[in-house]
Amino acid sequence: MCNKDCCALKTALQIRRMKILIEQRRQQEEEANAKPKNIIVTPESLIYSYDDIEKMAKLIISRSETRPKFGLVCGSNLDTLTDLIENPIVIDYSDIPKFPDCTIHDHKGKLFVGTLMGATVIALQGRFHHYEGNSLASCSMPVRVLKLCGIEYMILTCAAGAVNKNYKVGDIMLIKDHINMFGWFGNNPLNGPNDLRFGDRHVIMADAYDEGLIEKALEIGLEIGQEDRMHLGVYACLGGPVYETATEQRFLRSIGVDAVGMSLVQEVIYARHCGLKVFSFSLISMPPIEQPDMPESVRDVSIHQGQIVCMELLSRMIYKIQNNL
Ligand SMILES: O=P(O)(O)O[C@H]1O[C@H](CO)[C@@H](O)[C@H]1O
Ligand code: HPA
Repeated sequence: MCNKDCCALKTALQIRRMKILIEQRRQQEEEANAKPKNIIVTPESLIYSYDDIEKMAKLIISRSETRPKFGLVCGSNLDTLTDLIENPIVIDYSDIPKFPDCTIHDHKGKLFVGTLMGATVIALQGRFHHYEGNSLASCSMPVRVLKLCGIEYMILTCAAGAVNKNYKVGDIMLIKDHINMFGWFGNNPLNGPNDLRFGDRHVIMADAYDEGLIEKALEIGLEIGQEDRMHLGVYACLGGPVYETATEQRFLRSIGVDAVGMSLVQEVIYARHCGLKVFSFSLISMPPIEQPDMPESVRDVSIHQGQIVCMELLSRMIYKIQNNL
């Protein structure tokens, strides 16, 4: 156990680290927010009707010659995953009727349709967060669009802060389960009337993250010699945009959380509601409070190394699934 002074020092280091990152992002946000944004804020599940979703899906698949099998959401620091897609057709979110705009750094608001390891993939370079002003149903709406495009597998990625003290920046956490803080307080993208064309009223979440897919990912970790960098862990979704306090981090650890973020679980809920197989991973972008502070340049290098491993993981996953390996 650390003494009071030691805890205060860790908190100060954590705050300094956050301040540097926030300052770096400010300029990019200012540029991104210079133009007005289309944010839709209305009560949960009635915002997008089945017809709305169907129209969006038809527009997207009209651009693809083959039926897509995989959907991908690129998290913060992971927009480069779309570099893997061959000959992509790129659609701006603003060209899809009723799609909100992205307002944060790294979320470019572009949808890619193309081929990855021989499979047709639709990738979203940019997700919607609740703290941007989107309802949870708007945040997860793209998952339903991809379902109606015909995908079978939903691959969800995100950046996360480590809570487990054995994790380092640049590590990858394969998500085996989550804690949905929004849900604890009655906020769920499925609140409101249930449309049975998407799925049943109640959804089992105990098996949300497909075990077979996790096993494949662990195999890949061994194949590429990155097993030490890959962990199997529990993700907690907090509301953001604030980062968690040191006490919140300790609390999260005490209830079994390994990494924390501000997204993803609402997308997993929609994906499971409509019967998609889910595979998710986080790129660890913030160290746990127990670890010493690191210069930004070192952090950036570690994140970059993690990005490369994520790209390798994604392409090998798709190859294995596509070829029943
Ligand atoms: O979850 P993604 O979209 O990867 O983004 C994560 O990174 C941002 C904070 O740096 C938050 O939006 C958090 O949720
Ligand atoms: N905390 C919460 N969400 C995050 C973090 C973090 O440290 N990093 C990326 N998303």
